[in-house]
Amino acid sequence: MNIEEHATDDRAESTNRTTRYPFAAIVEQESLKTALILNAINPDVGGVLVRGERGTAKSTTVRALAEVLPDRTVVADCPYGCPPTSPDRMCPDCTERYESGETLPTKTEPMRVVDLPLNATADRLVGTLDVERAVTDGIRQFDPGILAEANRNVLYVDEVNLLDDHLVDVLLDAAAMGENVVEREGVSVRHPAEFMLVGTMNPEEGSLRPQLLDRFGLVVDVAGIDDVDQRVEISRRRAAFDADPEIFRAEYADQQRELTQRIVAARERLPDVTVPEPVEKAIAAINVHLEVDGHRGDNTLRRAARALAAYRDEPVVSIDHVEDVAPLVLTHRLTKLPFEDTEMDVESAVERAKREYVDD
Ligand SMILES: Nc1ncnc2c1ncn2[C@@H]1O[C@H](COP(=O)(O)OP(=O)(O)OP(=O)(O)O)[C@@H](O)[C@H]1O
Repeated sequence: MNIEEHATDDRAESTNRTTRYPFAAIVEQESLKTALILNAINPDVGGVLVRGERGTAKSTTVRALAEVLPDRTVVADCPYGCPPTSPDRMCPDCTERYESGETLPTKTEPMRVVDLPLNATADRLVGTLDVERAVTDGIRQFDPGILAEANRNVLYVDEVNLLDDHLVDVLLDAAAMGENVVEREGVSVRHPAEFMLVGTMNPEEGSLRPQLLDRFGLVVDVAGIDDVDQRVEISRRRAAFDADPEIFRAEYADQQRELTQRIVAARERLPDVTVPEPVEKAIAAINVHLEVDGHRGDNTLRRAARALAAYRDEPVVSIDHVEDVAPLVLTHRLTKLPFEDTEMDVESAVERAKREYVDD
């Protein structure tokens, strides 16, 4: 890529959502799109790590996601965007107001992809607490950070493998608890921090700490596209977008709307999607065959398979759903090295579990 082209890409990435490249215009990369959509349907899937070489639309796709996510309703004057009718997911302030019977003011707003820059300080991430003010005036003055902005949004870390260890620890704590707790000299503030964690990385630039890798519900390995026609299509679309973003976006507006409607419908269907016992057993057996540590693999496989069934408008999870999401859920959880003899790949483990528990 020459310097001029790169500058165009960068400029396009940094512009606001009205001139953003549309999600529906991404060519191929179905696993990446599906992984993001499954998380949008069921946040419990646990986020996505996108690994791959440069220039494979990783960041373009992640940034484009926000626009196809359904709008969210928030408490209008709350810095954390609390959900107005779910007291168990509110900040202490909103909970108090809700429980006192106050009618909370609401507004509807689009979801956002909130960036965690590599050079962010820990204070920028968690927010700053003015301890002096707390001690002298008894007032808890808290300046919310990135985790506050990320609540009920997407938290995006580009080059996540290069993130400072200290920030990784903070991020893991918040992701595990679904809240951010800031404590300074006996004064503490807490607020909800439930976000869809999305990271992108180029494996050539360093690996990811295993604790962080394991936290990502899904991992997608993205490769460049070799098909000549598809490559032509990619550059044609990019040229058309750069020439006139508004016309290009208008061409994809219907597809974008349709996608949002599918996500909304899938979210509504999700609670009713069932998992028959043979499929439950197959999920467990796949994890056993692959010698996956712990039970996070089972849980995530079940959640992702249910989200996929909901997305395809199917009320019952089948082994096909499990098969389709298994590589996203399990590839990064394999403990054995690929050259070890005992290693069974994900595909063979699914086949074996299918024979054992699902086929007649
Ligand atoms: N499958 C695709 N569909 C549409 N556009 C694509 C596709 N693959 C690459 N592109 C285009 O290639 C350019 C590079 O994409 P992007 O910056 O998202 O890559 P990246 O994987 O995030 O790379 P980097 O790690 O260098 O940031 C963008 O202009 C993007 O529009």
